[in-house]
Amino acid sequence: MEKFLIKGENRLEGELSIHGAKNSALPILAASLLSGECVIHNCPRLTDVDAACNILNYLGSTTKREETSIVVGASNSDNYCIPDDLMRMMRSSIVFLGAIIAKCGRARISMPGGCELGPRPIDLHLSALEKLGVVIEEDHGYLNCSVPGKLRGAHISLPFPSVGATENIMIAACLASGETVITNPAREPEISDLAAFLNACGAKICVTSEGNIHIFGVEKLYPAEHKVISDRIAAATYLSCGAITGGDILLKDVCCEHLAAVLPTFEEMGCTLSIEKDSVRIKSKFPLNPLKCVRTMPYPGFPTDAQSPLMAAACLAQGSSVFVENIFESRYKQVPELLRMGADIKVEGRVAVVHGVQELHSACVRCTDLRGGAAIAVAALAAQGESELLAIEHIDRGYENFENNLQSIGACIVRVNDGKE
Ligand SMILES: CC(=O)N[C@H]1[C@@H](OP(=O)(O)OP(=O)(O)OC[C@H]2O[C@@H](n3ccc(=O)[nH]c3=O)[C@H](O)[C@@H]2O)O[C@H](CO)[C@@H](O)[C@@H]1O
Ligand SMILES: C=C(OP(=O)(O)O)C(=O)O
Repeated sequence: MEKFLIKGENRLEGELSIHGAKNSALPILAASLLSGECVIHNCPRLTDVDAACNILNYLGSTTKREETSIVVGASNSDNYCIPDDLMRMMRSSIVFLGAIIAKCGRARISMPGGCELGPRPIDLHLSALEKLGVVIEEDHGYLNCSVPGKLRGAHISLPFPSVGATENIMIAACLASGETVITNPAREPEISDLAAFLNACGAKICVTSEGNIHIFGVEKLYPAEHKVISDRIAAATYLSCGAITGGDILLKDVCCEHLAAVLPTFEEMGCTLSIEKDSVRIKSKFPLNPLKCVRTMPYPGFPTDAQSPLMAAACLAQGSSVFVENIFESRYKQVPELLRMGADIKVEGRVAVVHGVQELHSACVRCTDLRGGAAIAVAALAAQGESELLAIEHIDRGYENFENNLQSIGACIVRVNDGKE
């Protein structure tokens, strides 16, 4: 198994370029099933992206990486089943459901994988697809889905602005007859990016001033090229690395507009930010100030995915910081690992109180999930001594060149294989 060895207490200094957004690239790759040949630029090299390509290949499409782009050939894709092992590889496998149904009129899939953050049901996805005319039957852990006739537009009001459900509806409704309206949709930048890609393929999707999404069904989608937006969560993670190490880091290829809820938290900690449209420089200052209260919310609120890395930085603040996790029931899995490194954190339900400590120390720690793993790495960068990070495959799901990036700005981090299975 691979692991990271991180020697802490190095001040990080230098420039990094932020890769394309995982959570944009994945639904866009799923949606590419509906057009002939697509070129998706700025597609990050991540194991989740590999998993999306494996699903496309299984379905009969071709995928080819060319530098930072992926070329998808979906014209001959006619398989409508995704086997359980591929479904379990990541959460976004569920977004292939809308695409396969729109393309083949039927689909057979099982439950998706992804980070274990508490219950992650797909009821909103399924009830929305049923409204579009999909008939869904359970079959020993699989879902058999079919459309008698054609998908038809519908009014879908989401009780919660689920990111994945919004994506599934948008993709399926593109080729439905008539108009689909989604009220209370997710408004994350990745949703707008998916709409931009689908519109480039000939779909007709628009967002009203009230924030509802209207999708006017079209007969066919066409080949297109699209550049994936920058990964706002990777940016938030590297900002946390800068903050906790007293660093000075310039992040390039960032969309600061997408970080509007995140950047003020670093300023609250006392860091100085120089914010341009597509870059941000963080100059950290010790000791860090504590954070009054960070509440995770759907976009444009503070993103749940950035909660864990920011919490790691707050471990060394001078005072107590409060976090309230409102999106997932169980998104504090990094906490027991941070405690092993000397952090002082109390969790009660959705609330975590981080009492800042003078120093963190090295430990053997296990990545619990993607962002939890990143949080542990953030803490290790500032801890005294050499930490051993296990289960780093979680980090590889969402961060391209993680250790090389960190090495390039002065971190002492190496990936080693311990020879164990
Ligand atoms: C691949 C991807 O893009 N993942 C992101 C996506 O996940 P994902 O699409 O799974 O997140 P959702 O917005 O759907 O989930 C948010 C909340 O809604 C609940 N829910 C969701 C669907 C449903 O049918 N029923 C239901 O109850 C979930 O359990 C969770 O509590 O958005 C999350 C919230 O911003 C991010 O943390 C994930 O990084
Ligand atoms: C939770 C995440 O991913 P997934 O939804 O794929 O598990 C994430 O990107 O932080």
